[in-house]
Amino acid sequence: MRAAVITFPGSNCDEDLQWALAHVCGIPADLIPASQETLNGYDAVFLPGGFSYGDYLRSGAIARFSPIMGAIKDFAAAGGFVVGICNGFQILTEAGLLPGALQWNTSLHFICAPAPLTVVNTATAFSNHYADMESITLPIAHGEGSYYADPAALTELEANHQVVFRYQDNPNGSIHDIAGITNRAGNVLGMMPHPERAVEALLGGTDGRGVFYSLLNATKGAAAHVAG
Ligand SMILES: NC(=O)CC[C@H](N)C(=O)O
Repeated sequence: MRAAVITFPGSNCDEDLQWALAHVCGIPADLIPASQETLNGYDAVFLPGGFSYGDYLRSGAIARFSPIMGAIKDFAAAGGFVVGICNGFQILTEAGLLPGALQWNTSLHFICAPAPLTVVNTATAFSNHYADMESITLPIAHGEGSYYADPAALTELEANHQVVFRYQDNPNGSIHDIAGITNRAGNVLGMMPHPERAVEALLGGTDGRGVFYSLLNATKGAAAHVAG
């Protein structure tokens, strides 16, 4: 498996994510600038956290027009695995690759804290390494993290089991305690908590590794790309 991590102007978790993937989980990962228009030879593409384009207008609202987004849409449409973390999740909703939107936290404050979560669907490419209903703790760090979907979209999300992570103690007002979802096809994940910040005991915990190990499981047989 080989991963691409997209660096948008204002990303600040791209190198942490590359470290978590490559040095902790053994998944080779390249940093790709958002100004690039092509994306070849990857099994998974990550949109990292940060403040792309300074969060102007709305988080992710400008980043969705980045040159790389066309290649990411093509990759996702072909079934490639795409993961958006925090600002990456915001970009994926703005780009229409995931349903719903991320609104300001109900407190209107930026929240930086450990968030206890429940893994409510382990039958995904991003969560198969966890146990059913496993309790994990990942850090959150966002101002616009309150997930919203209109009633019809929410009904569809729940009916199709697209919710992967729920907050145990809803910190931001997210509807149905939603912390992470997939698209209908199951190959695109968006999550507000940061798994890449929870991969080493020294930094407070290793619960985040499961997301990356799950993808390793899901891409077994894709080793040809790693060799390249
Ligand atoms: N850590 C992040 O990715 C921050 C996300 C986003 N810019 C917010 O504050 O909502």
